[in-house]
This record gives sequence, structure tokens and C-alpha cells, in this order.
Amino acid sequence: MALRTISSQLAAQLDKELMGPEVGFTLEQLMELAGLSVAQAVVKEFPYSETRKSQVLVIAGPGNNGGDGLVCARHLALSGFQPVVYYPKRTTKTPFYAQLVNQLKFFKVPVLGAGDNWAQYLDHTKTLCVVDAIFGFSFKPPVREPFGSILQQLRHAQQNLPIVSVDIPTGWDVDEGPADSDCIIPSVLVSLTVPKPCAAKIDTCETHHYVGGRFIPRDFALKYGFEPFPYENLDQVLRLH
Ligand SMILES: NC(=O)C1=CN([C@@H]2O[C@H](COP(=O)(O)OP(=O)(O)OC[C@H]3O[C@@H](n4cnc5c(N)ncnc54)[C@H](OP(=O)(O)O)[C@@H]3O)[C@@H](O)[C@H]2O)[C@H](O)CC1
Ligand SMILES: [K+]
Repeated sequence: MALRTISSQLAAQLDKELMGPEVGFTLEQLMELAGLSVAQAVVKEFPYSETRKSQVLVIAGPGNNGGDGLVCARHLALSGFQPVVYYPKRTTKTPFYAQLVNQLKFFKVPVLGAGDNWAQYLDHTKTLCVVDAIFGFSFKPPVREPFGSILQQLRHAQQNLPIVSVDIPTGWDVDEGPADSDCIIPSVLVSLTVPKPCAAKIDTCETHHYVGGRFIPRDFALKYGFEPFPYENLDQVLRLH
């Protein structure tokens, strides 16, 4: 099946319409479903078992992609994993993020901030995978600190530590794909709602590709130029590659 994608502009317009007066989804609703779908992809890729490591490092960025990561961490905790969240840059512009952090504390999930030793969780002998919830479709290169050095450490760690990217592999141009050779190569990409053009640049031998963020009806998908994805039952993710 040829990969259908929509541009970052159209993705933002789709989001706007979903949260507009007609449809009336709240950001909280979409973020909850988006974060849940990422957690489901992690569980499908790395099924929980008593005998194997269950620590997951979730790196959350300053925007809604980061919010997806905070939600994902909570659902991973519910399914028996041991998530640790690194959330170095927090904005007060969206009060909801603080509530997501409170919920993580309620679930006893550690939330590390700038200055904390987060890199200790890049130890692949203890950590199962890293969830890249740093930037999504609003990333505009070049990367600004502290995210440049975070990405550098992720690129180094990815040899042994699988990266699960939320919506867009952080550091990739949303439409063009990897900006240069030293971009991260995720083991898993979970495109939300519909893949963006950069998703066509993954190497399907290296990256398993899922679509998640299941919250639009068939006619709305067709209106935005793509066939709805054949999810099964009430699954929140569908593996494309
Ligand atoms: N319907 C859906 O699919 C939903 C998707 N969701 C997720 O939302 C993100 C998009 O969220 P958004 O808040 O628009 O943007 P990002 O999270 O991608 O990033 C924005 C913040 O990142 C900063 N930024 C951007 N570029 C850089 C850079 N080069 N260096 C450093 N920081 C950068 C930017 O900061 P500014 O200072 O530039 O404002 C923003 O703070 C989408 O991808 C999905 O994951 C939602 O969950 C809802 C439903
Ligand atoms: K990301």
C-alpha cells in the first residue's frame, strides 16, 4: 500500500479543524488518545514480561509532542512498565501540561528536569527503549539547546537502545526527512492521525511504522485526501510497515 502522507501545513490545519467550533475536540482529548496510541505501539513492539527489563525513558519536549509523551508515560506505568520522564523545558503557556506532570507524580513516575542526571537512563542494560516526544510537526531547524546535546546523546545511544519517535523523528525536517546524516534513526515511528511526508523517508528495514491518534471519521479522512486506516477492533494503533 503506497504511503499516503499530508504536509505539515495540512496536518496543522486538520488539527485546527478537529479542535474548532464545529467538531469541538479539546486538545486534552486528542493528546490522551495520541499518548495512549504511542503506549500501545511500545507494548506491541516490546511486550511486557516479568523476566525482562521494563524501564522506559520518555523524553518530553516543550510542546504538544511532549504532552503526548507525558500521557504515554502514564499509560506505560499502567501496563506494568517503569517509565522515567525527562522534561527539561516546561512552558506555562499550556496549564494542562502541569496537570499531566501531577498525574505522573500520582503514578509515582519520576519526572526529571534540567540539571538532573537523565543520561543514566540511556543504559541499554537497564532501559528497554526511549520514547522521543521532543518535537513533532512544529519543529523548525536548526535545533536549539538543550535539545541539540540531547539529540547527540540519543544518536550515540541508538546503536543499542531502540528509539520510539512520536509523530516525527525529532530533528528531521517534517516534510523533507533527515536534514543531515547525523539524525536519529528511530526503531519505531508512530505517525499521529496520518503520516507526514518525512515518514516516507524511513527505511522500513530499520524502522517499524505505526499510525495512531485514532479520532477521525471516514469522510473527514477522505476530505483531507487519505483513505482511513483499517484499524482492528478498538486498537489505537495499526502497523503500516
Ligand atoms: N491531531 C494530532 O495529530 C495531534 C497531535 N498532537 C501532537 O502535537 C504535535 C505538534 O505540537 P506543537 O506544540 O504544535 O509542536 P511541537 O510539539 O512539535 O514543538 C513545538 C515546540 O518546540 C519548540 N521548537 C520548535 N523548533 C525548535 C527548535 N529547532 N529548537 C528548539 N525548540 C524548538 C517550539 O518552541 P518555540 O520557542 O519555537 O515556540 C515549541 O515550543 C504533533 O506532532 C503531535 O505529536 C497533539 O497531541 C494533539 C493531537
Ligand atoms: K518526536
